[in-house]
Amino acid sequence: MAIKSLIINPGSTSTKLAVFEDETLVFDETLRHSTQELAGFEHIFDQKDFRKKMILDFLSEKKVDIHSFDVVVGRGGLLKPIPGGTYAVTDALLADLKIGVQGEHASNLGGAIAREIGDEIGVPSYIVDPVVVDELTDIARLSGVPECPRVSIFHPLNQKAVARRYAKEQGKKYEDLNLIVCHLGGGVSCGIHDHGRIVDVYGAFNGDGCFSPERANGLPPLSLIKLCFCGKYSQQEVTKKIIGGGGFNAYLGTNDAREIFQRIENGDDYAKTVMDAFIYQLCKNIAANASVVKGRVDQILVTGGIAYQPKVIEAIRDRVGWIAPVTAYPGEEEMLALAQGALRVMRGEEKVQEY
Ligand SMILES: Nc1ncnc2c1ncn2[C@@H]1O[C@H](COP(=O)(O)OP(=O)(O)O)[C@@H](O)[C@H]1O
Ligand SMILES: CCCC(=O)OP(=O)(O)O
Repeated sequence: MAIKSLIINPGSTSTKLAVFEDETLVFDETLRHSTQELAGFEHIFDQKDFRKKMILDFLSEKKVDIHSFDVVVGRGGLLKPIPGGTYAVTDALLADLKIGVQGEHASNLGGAIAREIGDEIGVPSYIVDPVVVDELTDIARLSGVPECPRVSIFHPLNQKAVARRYAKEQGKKYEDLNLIVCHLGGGVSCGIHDHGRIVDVYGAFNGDGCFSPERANGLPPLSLIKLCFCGKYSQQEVTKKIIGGGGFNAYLGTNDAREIFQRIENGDDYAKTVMDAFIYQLCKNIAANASVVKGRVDQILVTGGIAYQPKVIEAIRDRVGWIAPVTAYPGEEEMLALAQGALRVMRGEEKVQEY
């Protein structure tokens, strides 16, 4: 009998869900959330019931009996830094997702919703390769302030899945290649994969990468300090300016890159400047990551929702194609990667990791 899994992947701008029987996709769906729709929630965890209801309503519309699932798998969130792998959603892990030990992000909801549904129907719940997978080298961690080391918070699940897919397509092993992988989603990350390890990353939460649809990055620290102490904003308000309300949202009032491309088509010069700046900053991250492997980059891979836009890929190729060829993998491979992580554990091929 095939193992039937429900996969739940909350991102900053969407909730993706999928149903697999073993490795075979039965169906998937992306439920998108506008900036306005999420604006009423003070904390990310407040969105749990709203997103869970959308998932259950969708399954009910599709006439899927939730009791038919053998396992529920969620995208893992801002836990403590941990090695990659499949983790059971234990009480301790759930507690850290709720607190958000490294901050608030939609992925904190993945494990929580998976656990709730899993408990309701009496099946196990897991997370796989959460956003806090940390393979940084020692020298990559130093920021200049010992209390504030650089961190590894990004899209390891999709970055590794896409990198493995590229390697397979080339008839090579992931562990034999040097790859730069850019994930262009609600958050944006740019990792350098040195023979199968992501040894440095401009992360989606690190503060040092390029801005994204809903986040600021690379802020001059002194102006940030001024903003924090000017007396106008609470800690939560400043955080929201950077995470959630930053990037495209701050400049253009939308997190939807498709809408921005439409505005550019319609002759909006400001929208074009913002998009050009986004690509310019991303390419600077790519070039810096090339230095980590002394220029020996086999390929640059671009993935995530914004990679659907051919003009973005062309612009990246134009700026950094001299480093290595560029291949686009629009969307993400996360849903299958989540299903496979659970299957490996349920088939006894891999041990479940302890958090
Ligand atoms: N076909 C497309 N062309 C251009 N941008 C797209 C397309 N589809 C989605 N996007 C953009 O990709 C971003 C979301 O990417 P996605 O990887 O789905 O993010 P997340 O998982 O973080 O919610 C949004 O800005 C969205 O507008
Ligand atoms: C928390 C890092 C991962 C991330 O930014 O994911 P989204 O792009 O889905 O927001």
